[in-house]
Amino acid sequence: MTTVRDVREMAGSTPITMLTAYDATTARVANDAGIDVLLVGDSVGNTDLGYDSTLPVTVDEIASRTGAVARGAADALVVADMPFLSFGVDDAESVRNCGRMVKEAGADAVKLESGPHTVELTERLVELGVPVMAHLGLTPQRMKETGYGRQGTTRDDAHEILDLARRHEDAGAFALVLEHVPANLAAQVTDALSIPTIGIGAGGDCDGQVLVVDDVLGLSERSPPFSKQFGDLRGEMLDAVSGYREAVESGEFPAEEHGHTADELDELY
Ligand SMILES: Nc1nc(=O)c2c([nH]1)NC[C@@H]1CN(c3ccc(C(=O)N[C@@H](CCC(=O)O)C(=O)O)cc3)CN21
Ligand SMILES: CC(C)C(=O)C(=O)O
Ligand SMILES: [Mg+2]
Repeated sequence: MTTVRDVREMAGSTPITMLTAYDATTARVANDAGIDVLLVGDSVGNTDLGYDSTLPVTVDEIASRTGAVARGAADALVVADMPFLSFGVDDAESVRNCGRMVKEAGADAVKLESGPHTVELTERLVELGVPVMAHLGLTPQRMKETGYGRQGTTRDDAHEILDLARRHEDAGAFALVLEHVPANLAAQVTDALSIPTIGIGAGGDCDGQVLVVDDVLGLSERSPPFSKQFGDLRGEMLDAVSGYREAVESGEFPAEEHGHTADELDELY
């Protein structure tokens, strides 16, 4: 069983591997492949749920997916990604929504897309026993404002990210995701912090890496420029499903061994 303390202690020594998962089947595979951290990402909105952004994803959807992933993940740390407007609107509601992931759904921690408004909430959650992973750089829940472009590319923006990273470490976050920022900024943030940084499109000097599982498996229709496809599951699924369809249409499936008969049922009329 991986704990938030284990992950924190991997900073600067062992590369941390994180991957999204949205169901028990995928969680079992990723767990057996030795992935350290499974993120129940709100990217499920883009992947399994078929939306064109993460904005419509609900607390109930993340809670349900977190339950499935937690049941499949025997060893990996499970982190629930808090959806758009499930935190930050109202303090009590934020704590209840985040607490529910740990108390009811089986998460080990929550992730919040961070900003100046999440410093106090991070501190409060950690104080209450809900571990928090921070997330800076590209935060897709702000896509209406920022789009999906690179972040932290000016000195001012980079300073703001570095400052917010420090403030979230001080607030008690156990790790920080850095998304779509220049590699030299991510390297300096990683140096400045004692908690691990986990990069996505943030270069090779972070303490760990995260990708969306559909992009890794080759299931995504479109994937970000910083992702890498390590398999062709869409091709394999297409072959398997086409094979099934052709076998039914040709009468090849089902064969005798796929059915059964009962003698006394002969000549019913
Ligand atoms: N399948 C998937 N993979 C992801 O990595 C991912 C999601 N979904 N959904 C949530 C966010 C959205 N992400 C994205 C999506 C698109 C770009 C992208 O295409 N960026 C281009 C265009 C920028 C623009 O539109 O201005 C770039 O060159 O930066 C980057 C990150 C990362 N996350
Ligand atoms: C890409 C990761 C960091 C994420 O937030 C998600 O998958 O929702
Ligand atoms: Mg997310």
